[in-house]
Amino acid sequence: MSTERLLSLRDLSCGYDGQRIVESLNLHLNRGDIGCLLGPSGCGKTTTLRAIAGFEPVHAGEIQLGDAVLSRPGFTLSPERRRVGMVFQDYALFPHLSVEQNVAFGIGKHPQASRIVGEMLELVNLGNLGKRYPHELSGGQQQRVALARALAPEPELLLLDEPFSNLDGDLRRRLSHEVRSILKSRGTSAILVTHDQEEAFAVSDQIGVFREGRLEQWDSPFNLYHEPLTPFVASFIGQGYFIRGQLLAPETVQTELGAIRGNRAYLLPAGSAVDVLLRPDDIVHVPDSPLTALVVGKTFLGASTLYRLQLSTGTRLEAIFTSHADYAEGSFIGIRIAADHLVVFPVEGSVAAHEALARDKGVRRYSA
Ligand SMILES: Nc1ncnc2c1ncn2[C@@H]1O[C@H](COP(=O)(O)OP(=O)(O)OP(=O)(O)O)[C@@H](O)[C@H]1O
Repeated sequence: MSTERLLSLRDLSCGYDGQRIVESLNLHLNRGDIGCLLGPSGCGKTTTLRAIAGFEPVHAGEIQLGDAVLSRPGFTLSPERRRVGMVFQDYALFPHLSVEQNVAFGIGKHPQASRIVGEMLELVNLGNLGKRYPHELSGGQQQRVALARALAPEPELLLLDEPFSNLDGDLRRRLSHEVRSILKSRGTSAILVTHDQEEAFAVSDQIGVFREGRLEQWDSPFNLYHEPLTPFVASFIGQGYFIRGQLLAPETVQTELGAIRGNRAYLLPAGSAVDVLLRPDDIVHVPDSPLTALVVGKTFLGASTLYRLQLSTGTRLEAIFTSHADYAEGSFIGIRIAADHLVVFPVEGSVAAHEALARDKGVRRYSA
């Protein structure tokens, strides 16, 4: 994995007509990595992408690609001189040009243009469709053409703005995996914008979670899930519930489920009231456990089942168990807590993690 820095956003603020949408944004992407801007609708993801592409000037801070500053207040290098490619949600193909001509669009004067077009079409698995026109292709095929067109000039950085959102479930999943392997096979660095975290996890090495124009955390998918830095990130990524606890020691919390010991130390004073994040996979089914919970709802997911559980105190939890064991609503099941990645925050309230998000429109939950 390269550690050479490619893209740097430093103290970036950007928006429209003097109105700041994104404030004090700092992030760095290494060469060859795929980054993702993730967050609820309207939080400023596309605005950031448009600033990186050079479509919008910046209000403060700077954007640097390799050694070159692309944007700073009063200076915006034009989009066509940035060596940045773009793939849009609606494909944006030229309807009057064939597939080959679309792909050749950005490299028309290149002496090897026809060889490159052939290679690009092979790369995206459209080797035999070069003579067709966009209206003769499916949505997935059109997006492959758009990807081939964007990759043909060998951009330093590819920007993908909700590229799969016009496609439906299965195709969307397959194409997102395929795009990751295409980008990785070429070592192309990219920034993806999405509000779908399943897609973000499938494609990205690093994900930035945005909230109201500010970046809350820029981290690997694993760390965002297991080590969220803020209650918002904990709530937005994955599923879970916060339950109230009291810190006994830096890595141990007393809760109504007993003492939970994790592998992470918290430097709050002993005795502090904390909210403990419990993910569905932190709860293990143990048939003879003295700790039991009432099944109040369940969703069959195929290989697993998501159970909504209620403790005797009324506290609600969610748990994922393999679907081999099947428990009816109204039955009691034995559980144990196995939260190695103990995540706690100073108390704000004992609420379902997703309820904290109810005011944020456009939130997509992982299994929703
Ligand atoms: N051209 C524009 N002029 C003025 N305001 C705009 C413009 N485009 C977007 N905005 C505003 O900027 C804010 C952020 O929009 P942006 O498109 O960056 O959000 P987003 O995170 O990409 O959301 P979504 O997931 O819905 O696409 C919103 O409040 C939006 O109304």
